[in-house]
Amino acid sequence: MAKQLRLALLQMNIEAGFPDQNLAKLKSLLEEAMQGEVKPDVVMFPEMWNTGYALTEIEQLADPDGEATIAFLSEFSKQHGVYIVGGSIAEAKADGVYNTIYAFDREGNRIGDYSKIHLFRLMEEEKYLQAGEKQGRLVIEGEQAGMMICYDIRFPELARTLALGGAKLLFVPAEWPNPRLHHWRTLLMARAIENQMYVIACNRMGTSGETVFFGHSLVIDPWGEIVAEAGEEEGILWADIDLDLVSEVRSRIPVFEDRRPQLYFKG
Ligand SMILES: O=C(O)CCC(=O)C(=O)O
Repeated sequence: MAKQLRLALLQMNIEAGFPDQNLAKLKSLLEEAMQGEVKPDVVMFPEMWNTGYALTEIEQLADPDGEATIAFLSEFSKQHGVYIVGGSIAEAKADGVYNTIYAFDREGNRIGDYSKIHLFRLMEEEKYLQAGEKQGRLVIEGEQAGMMICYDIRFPELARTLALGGAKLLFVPAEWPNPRLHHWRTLLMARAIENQMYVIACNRMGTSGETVFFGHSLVIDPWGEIVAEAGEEEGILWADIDLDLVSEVRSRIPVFEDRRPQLYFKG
């Protein structure tokens, strides 16, 4: 039986340092996503949607243990019978602040979480955030999926490891700014083509200080075709995907059977 999923990516502006305002924006987009005749199977949000990159105040602004976010998202997913890949948020733990995604199934159960493992030095993330120490995996409608965050897409080893572990979908929340639209699109495309998997990437839009975020959330299929791409405006990017295409593409060009791992660098 074909496995189709309807995705809704909430490409939103984020006010750095104003979690209540950002939550209100997220709620209104979530409600909008649920209003149509055909409901999404999965919704996702951008990176650090609660606080933005208010890094100098991040300890005070981050959600303690993610409790308030988890309670809200779990309730929403149960109420609407929808999977949520919950962006990422700034999450305050005893040893510091993490950039963390929580994922939920249609019954509101937490089915995965992932804290960004590659911290982005260009924005001094390593000074304010703790790096996660494990890969992000979840199962959606019986199919394996992986999670990475923003800068992580520059590390093809991580996406390949997730694909080797069975992932057919890769979720990527981001706050990826100008002037690197070319890198964003090319890296996402490459991760999809080389791993023959769906790449589902939700970027923010709007500005934060001098930094401009271009949106361009993307859904790319395992053959590298763009299923849907947003512009720079705020709104919901819709996409319908068919998971059977993953095995079809993997048998068309059997990359995973042709690998020679014994010859590769073991870093
Ligand atoms: O790698 C890049 O160019 C952008 C990464 C980034 O903005 C982030 O990880 O927050």
